[in-house]
Amino acid sequence: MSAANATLSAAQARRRQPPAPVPEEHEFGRLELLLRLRRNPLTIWRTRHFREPIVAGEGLFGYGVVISDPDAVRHVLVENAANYRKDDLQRTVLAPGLGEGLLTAEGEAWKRARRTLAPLFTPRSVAALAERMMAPAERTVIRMARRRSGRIVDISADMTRVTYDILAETMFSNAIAGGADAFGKALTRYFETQGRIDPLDVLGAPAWLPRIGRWMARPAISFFETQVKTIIAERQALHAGGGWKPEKPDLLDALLAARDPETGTGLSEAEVGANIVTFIGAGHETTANALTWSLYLISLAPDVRDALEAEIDAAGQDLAAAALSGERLALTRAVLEEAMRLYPPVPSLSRTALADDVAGACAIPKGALVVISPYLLHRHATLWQAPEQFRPERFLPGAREAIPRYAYLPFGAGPRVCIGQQFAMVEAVIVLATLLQRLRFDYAGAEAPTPVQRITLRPGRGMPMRVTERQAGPRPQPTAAN
Ligand code: HEM
Repeated sequence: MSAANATLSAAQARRRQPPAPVPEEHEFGRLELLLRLRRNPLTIWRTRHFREPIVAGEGLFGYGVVISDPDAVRHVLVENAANYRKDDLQRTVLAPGLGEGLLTAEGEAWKRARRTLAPLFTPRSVAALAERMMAPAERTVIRMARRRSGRIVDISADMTRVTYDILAETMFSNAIAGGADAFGKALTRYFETQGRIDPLDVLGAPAWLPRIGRWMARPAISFFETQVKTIIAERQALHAGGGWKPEKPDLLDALLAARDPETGTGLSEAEVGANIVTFIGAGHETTANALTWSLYLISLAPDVRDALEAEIDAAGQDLAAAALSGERLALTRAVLEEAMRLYPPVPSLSRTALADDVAGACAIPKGALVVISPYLLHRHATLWQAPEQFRPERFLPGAREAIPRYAYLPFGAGPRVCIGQQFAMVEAVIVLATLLQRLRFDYAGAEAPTPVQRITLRPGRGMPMRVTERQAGPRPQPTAAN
């Protein structure tokens, strides 16, 4: 692959410029802003947001500061993180489904949960789970390869399914009471209904006023709660009866055994349940979107695809080991990182200031809404060369080190950085390599896909792709579970 700043031919550059909403120059009125927030929050960013390090002013939520200056980002997320809490809007939208899981907890409860859960996601713990990720990835390839070659399918649905299957396998050894499919469908419904920002929340209306989205999500939420309780009760019964002797413990075993290193106490049953739903909620759409956009971007760049196929063919059969090696699948990893730069699965982080502060010479008054948008940061004119172009070379060893730490934030930063980061990267590399070992993906939509923000950043109308089998390369073998 060419170096990070190599020039592309005009035709290559055009092909490598994937779709994004074109930012407007003019300021929006309140109603227009509200409509844009509801339809697609990515469209609220104007040209100045992509050029200026900090944009502050009165907005729909009161006084707001949008920060895209890496030093000020570090100040808010790391150095003075104690002065910022996740904002109420984020909590109202997420909390009903995710309960007091790690993502939505605050204060002492969050600190205790984070200490207790951290050992589940260390590189060593993730390495122990990597092998379990292989079977669901291989099943996906076989399922896709069995369809008529050249058929057009919405691959975003396949990616959602494989990341869900991997969570079901690593979390519960796939022993889900009532069936993995029903659980997965309820989860998708939850995100579709819950993921839209309700105008009532934006206007600060009291919580007892019914929100249509939340009302529609109720069946999905109560379905989760019952299912999760059943799964935990069944596993506890198996532990108690000595009937559970897996070769390697899964995440549910680890959750049940987890102890706070400071106090020695474990998690309550409600906390175990809330964190199961949190891990699935936080970990499956996000990784699925990273994979979906990666496959789309690869289809725009035949030279990248050739190099990827060569790398994967040379990596050997044990893709889990290759993914963990960090070197053998360096380009595969770089493609995923570049896809998450252009389409960060979590496109916006928001916080409320607890006391007056100053970040990057900008005064942040108590109560201000602080928005740090990975989508803006990752496309900021002052931070990237050709920010709108797909150039995975930026993330290859040798070039990656030059990227300022706080200019690239797909997993956030500071104390609330994604706990599942290593898990997600190992999983995504394994799935992408397993798919490309055997299959080819060509975008088949009449128009370019539209990136839309619904908590996560996904293609608005799915991702239609023509899937064909590659001629060379080793083949995953069907197993009884396929
Ligand atoms: C590509 C995949 C993923 C992306 C892009 C991603 C992104 C993020 C981001 C940006 C945050 C910080 C949010 C904030 O500061 O407001 C976060 C937090 C979190 N993520 Fe992920 N995530 C991914 C996968 C996962 C996976 C696989 C899991 C679990 C299995 C997970 C579990 C969590 C949890 C529990 C938190 C809350 C951490 C805390 O507040 O202490 N994520 N994630």
